[in-house]
Amino acid sequence: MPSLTFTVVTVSDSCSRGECHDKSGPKLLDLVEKYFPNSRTHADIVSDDQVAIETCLKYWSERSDIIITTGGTGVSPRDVTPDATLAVIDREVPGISQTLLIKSLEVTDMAMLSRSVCGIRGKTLIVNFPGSAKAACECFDFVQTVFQHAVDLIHDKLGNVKKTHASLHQNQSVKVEVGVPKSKVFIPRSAHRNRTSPYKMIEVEEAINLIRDSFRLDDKYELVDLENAWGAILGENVSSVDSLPPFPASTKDGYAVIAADGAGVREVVNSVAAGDQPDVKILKPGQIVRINTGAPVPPGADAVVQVEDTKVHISDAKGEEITVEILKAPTVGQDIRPIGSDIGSDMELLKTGERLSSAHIGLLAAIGRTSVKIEKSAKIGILSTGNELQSPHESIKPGKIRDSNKLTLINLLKEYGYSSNDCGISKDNPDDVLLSFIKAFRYNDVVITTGGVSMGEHDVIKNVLMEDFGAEILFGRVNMKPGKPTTFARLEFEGKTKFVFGLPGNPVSASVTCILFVIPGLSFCSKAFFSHRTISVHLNEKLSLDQRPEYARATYTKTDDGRYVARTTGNQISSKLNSFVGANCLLILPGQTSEQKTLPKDFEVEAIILPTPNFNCTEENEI
Ligand SMILES: Nc1nc2c(c(=O)[nH]1)N[C@H]1C(S)=C(S)[C@@H](COP(=O)(O)OP(=O)(O)OC[C@H]3O[C@@H](n4cnc5c(N)ncnc54)[C@H](O)[C@@H]3O)O[C@H]1N2
Ligand code: MOO
Ligand SMILES: [Mg+2]
Repeated sequence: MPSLTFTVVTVSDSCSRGECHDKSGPKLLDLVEKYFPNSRTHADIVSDDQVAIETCLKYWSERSDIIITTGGTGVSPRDVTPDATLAVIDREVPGISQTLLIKSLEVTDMAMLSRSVCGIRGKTLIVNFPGSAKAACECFDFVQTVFQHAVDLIHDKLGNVKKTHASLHQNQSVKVEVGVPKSKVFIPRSAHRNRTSPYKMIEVEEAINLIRDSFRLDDKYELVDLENAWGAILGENVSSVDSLPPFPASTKDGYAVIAADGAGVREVVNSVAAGDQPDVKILKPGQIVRINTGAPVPPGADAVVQVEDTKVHISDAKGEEITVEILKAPTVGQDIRPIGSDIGSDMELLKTGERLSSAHIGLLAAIGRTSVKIEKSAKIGILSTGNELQSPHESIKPGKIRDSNKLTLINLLKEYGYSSNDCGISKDNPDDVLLSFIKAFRYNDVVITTGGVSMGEHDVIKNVLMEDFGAEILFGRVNMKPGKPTTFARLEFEGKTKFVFGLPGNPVSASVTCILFVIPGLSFCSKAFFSHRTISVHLNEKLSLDQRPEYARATYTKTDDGRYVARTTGNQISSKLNSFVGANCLLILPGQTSEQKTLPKDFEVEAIILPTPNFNCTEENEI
């Protein structure tokens, strides 16, 4: 493929002022590199100012085949990218902007508020994408298939144009090859579908062991800026290079003196503040220098006397000190931090495997590090699946429900210290699930889906994973309530290993299985293994046992005699999300046997402690 020159222009007041990091520009450049590996790229950032944008577009159109702008396409007063684009283009290409609108409307109704324009200036195609990184990347996916052909046409490259036309005539699926992928999954007629699950039912412990044995990230370490290192596991031993303080520094506001001079009246010969260059003049007996905390102690001085232990003796007409009386005889070294007293040079400071706290990061900053090697944390994507799902902010249509799982899981992961990416909502059909997975795998190592893993003819997650991605389903059914159809799969995507936790759609099942499998699972690729804290609790009520081992939402309290007593939050049906509200533990109840169908009041069971917003994994959760 001939090489194209792309310029990605981020339009944002705050990014252009350097007040925030540009997220969409770099992501778009990644996509350009991925889809057009031979291309040349430029990037620019410009404020939301129409004249500035026009100037920028004119400049880059002399140097690019395609300019992608991101940001400023909306309807707020500062959104002027489309206006600037219209002002500089010779001809509009409405098909591209209309495609962006139609496809984006499938993702969100908010797309109606985008005023994106596409057009040609000279020999350059200019396309406006929205400012959000997610939306901009989606837009890139929607229209990137026509970029090469558009440039060929604009440049009148007849040979290439003919080739594309010929392949379009010969093979109607050319769009499929480079654009929307088609799933291989075949959905059998209703009479021919599975009536028993083909997946072996395994126990929870076995499932956790399978995750532990297989969950590995391809890249073990990554280099991150200090700003983004908090909470990560250090992947290197860190030693200092220089000393801190790099000069003998005063720990008091007062006077640098010669200790041997003792108490008495002294001449103030200089003044030195924090940040001043260390003095070169050597202090002579009888002289002192006014000094501030943190300032370099001048050569010759070997003590600092705090201002409280001094008195002005003579001052000049302007009120400046000429001589000062030292009231207390100082001792050598008094109130001076010697060179390297905080951090010596070549000192071993931090060891690989330590979790980076604010103090670690401060230390790294103090020794001049701007980035640090950390254990790579998995990039986690969350994908909801279901024809019935709408985003919570959309007005609800008949037959639909709001997608509560995505926000629950994103925040549940946060409670355990993990951030995650929203991969949207997929419809329950193989093509849509396939496309959603492709997009999710591009940016994530682990994709957590909810829904579509049970026995319904629209439950296609496992089949898409196996047939379209060649995934190995490590397990597809677990003997537990809730969470029976929980699925865990491993696959290769574009040369990288990806993992999928296919959680059941029922909201409680999704949360319980996330807690039980995903949270420990994520820690298995790190030095910081995590296992849930459990306590023994006494039941406050008689409980009926389910056929399957059950994880029941409950609230435990500590009694005056130091025992923990727990009561379930009521109806435990796996759709009832509010059975989680107020729960602070999950009771681990055994499956029923012919001998034991209930547990009596006061019976002692183990309970997993749940996170609370102020969750501290190591502290006891007392209420
Ligand atoms: N014939 C059988 N049917 C079912 C079985 C079974 O063994 N045989 N298992 C049941 C169990 S147990 C569970 S759990 C569910 C799991 O089903 P899926 O994972 O396939 O999930 P869906 O069918 O897509 O949805 C189930 C339920 O959850 C609601 N849902 C889905 N996603 C969301 C979301 N993002 N936010 C809120 N609610 C969501 C969905 O509307 C359904 O009501 O299967 C049983 N069936
Ligand atoms: O296993 Mo399902 O999660 O009971 O409802
Ligand atoms: Mg289902």
